[in-house]
Amino acid sequence: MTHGQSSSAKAPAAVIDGKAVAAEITDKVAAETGRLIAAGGVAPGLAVVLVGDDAASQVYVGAKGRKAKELGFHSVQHTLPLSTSEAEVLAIVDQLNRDPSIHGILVQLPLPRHIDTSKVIEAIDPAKDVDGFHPINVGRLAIGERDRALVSCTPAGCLLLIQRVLGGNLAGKDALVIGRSNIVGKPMAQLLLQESCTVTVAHSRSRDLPALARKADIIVAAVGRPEMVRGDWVKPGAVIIDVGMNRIPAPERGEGKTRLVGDVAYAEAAAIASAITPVPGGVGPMTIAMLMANTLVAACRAAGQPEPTF
Ligand SMILES: Nc1nc(=O)c2c([nH]1)NC[C@@H]1CN(c3ccc(C(=O)N[C@@H](CCC(=O)O)C(=O)O)cc3)C=[N+]21
Repeated sequence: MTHGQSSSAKAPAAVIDGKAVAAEITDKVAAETGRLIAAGGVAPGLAVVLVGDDAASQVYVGAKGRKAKELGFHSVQHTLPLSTSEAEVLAIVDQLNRDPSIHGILVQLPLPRHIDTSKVIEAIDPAKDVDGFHPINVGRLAIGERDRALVSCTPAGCLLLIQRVLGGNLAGKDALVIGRSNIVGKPMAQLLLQESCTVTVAHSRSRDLPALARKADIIVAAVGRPEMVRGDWVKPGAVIIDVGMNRIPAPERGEGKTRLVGDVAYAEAAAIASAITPVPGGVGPMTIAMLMANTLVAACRAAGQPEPTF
């Protein structure tokens, strides 16, 4: 940023290229995978379990499997019909827990209603829980033992993007996390707290969200409400991470067409922020990259080999 500018026109925000950062991460994962194998370890193994035939889930699961193969991982996929019982899913998890060629197990969420999600997550060996959803991993993150945990991929990816922009020094920054999910909001808050940010977690019952946002140096929006964060909520120079992935009707593209938007009104916010993630091409690709990183880390730990940091 240039200081002492007399013009009132502000430079538009830098676009944070999540796709490019994700590619750097996966390059490192590929290189470190080569080192692990050369050191006598086995290739990292990732198992993805998908129950039901949700089209969007099939696309994501396919993308994860392709990326894993690209990196030289051992990659397996269990695609089960919607009618699969909870006991059958638990039996597959148990089998994967015992399989020494598998280091990471991802059970795609949401699961069908007749299956108890907590029960399935808690059945996964915490050392193979590359989603970081098991209470053991959640607890390790919460007590500041990130180095022994596996951390939820989306917030871990968001933190890397924030560190890129702010040069790693987050101490004392006011961070606002909008959304309190177990998958994004809560672990995001823990990660930012560990970086010594002053963290506020806002949710549907928060009062005066715009006022909370206007104080924030960092905003992570993860609520699933299309374009909820407006330009006039943004403090000049803030860093904005948009986790939202909302499909909305786009009649301008033709009858029945849709487009993907985030939780942030992008054009408005980009005029005020210093840096912002686009949707798509921001957080989404980082989630998949961090899944690969977690699988490699799990494989290194299983082999008693030093693990890379990301
Ligand atoms: N156990 C579990 N773990 C997950 O990590 C998990 C899950 N279940 N269930 C579903 C969600 C969704 N998810 C995405 C990952 C990457 C993109 C992604 O790469 N999106 C691209 C493309 C989006 C598009 O064009 O459709 C982007 O944002 O640029 C999106 C969504 C992981 N999830």
